Amino acid sequence: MGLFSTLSPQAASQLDVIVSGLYSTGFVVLDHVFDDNYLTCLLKELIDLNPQEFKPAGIGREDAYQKNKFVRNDRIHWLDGDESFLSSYLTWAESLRLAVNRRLFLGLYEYECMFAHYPEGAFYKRHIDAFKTGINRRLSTVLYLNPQWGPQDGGELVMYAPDSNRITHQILPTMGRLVVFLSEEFPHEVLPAKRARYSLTGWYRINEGHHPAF
Ligand SMILES: O=C(O)CCC(=O)C(=O)O
Ligand SMILES: [Fe+2]
Repeated sequence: MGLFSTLSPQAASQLDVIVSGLYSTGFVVLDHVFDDNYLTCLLKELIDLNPQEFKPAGIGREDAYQKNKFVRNDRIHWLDGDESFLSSYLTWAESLRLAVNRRLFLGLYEYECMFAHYPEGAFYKRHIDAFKTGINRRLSTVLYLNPQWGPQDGGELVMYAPDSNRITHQILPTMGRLVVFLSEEFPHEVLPAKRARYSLTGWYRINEGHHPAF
C-alpha cells in the first residue's frame, strides 16, 4: 500500500496548494491541515514533556548568532522521530517532501523537527533559517499549537520580503495554523508572546554528501 493511500483526498489537495504556493511565492499559510483531536494530542504531548528536557534554543545545532539570548529566548526540544504521537505528523511531512521533490525538484532529503515553547515575553529577532552558503536547510515548516490565541496575545510571526525591510505578513500563531516557506529566502521574526506560545517546527534538509550524477 503506497503512502498516498493513507492521505485523505482533502490532505492530497492541500499538498497541491502548498506546492503551488511554494512555486509561485515561496511561502504558504494554511489552516485545518490536521484535525482538531490530533492537534490537541500534540499539544498535550508537548506540555507533558519534562521541562528539564527543553533547552534554551540555539544550543547544539545552530550558529553563534542564534545562541545569543538577546536574539531568541524560546526553549526547544528536539524530537527523535520515534515518538508514537508524531507518526501521523511525520507521515504528512514525508508526503509533503515527496510532493515537493516531484514538482519542484528541491532534492529534499530528510526532515528534522522540534517542539518550541516561547514562555511569556519570549521572542526571536529577525533571522534567516539558512544562508545559501551555510547549513543545508531548504524548507521550513511551523505548526502552531495555541488554542484561543488572539491579537492581544502577540507572538506574531513577521515575514519580510527577501533582502528587504518590507513586512509582507504578520501571522498569528493560532491552533493548527501551518506556515511553510523556503528557508533561504525569507527573513522573519517572532514578536514577544504575551503568554506561553507553542509550536512544532521543522526543516527539510538536502543531503550534503550527495552529489547527483546529473
Ligand atoms: O515560531 C515561529 O513562528 C517561527 C520560529 C522560527 O523562526 C525558528 O524557529 O526558526
Ligand atoms: Fe526561523
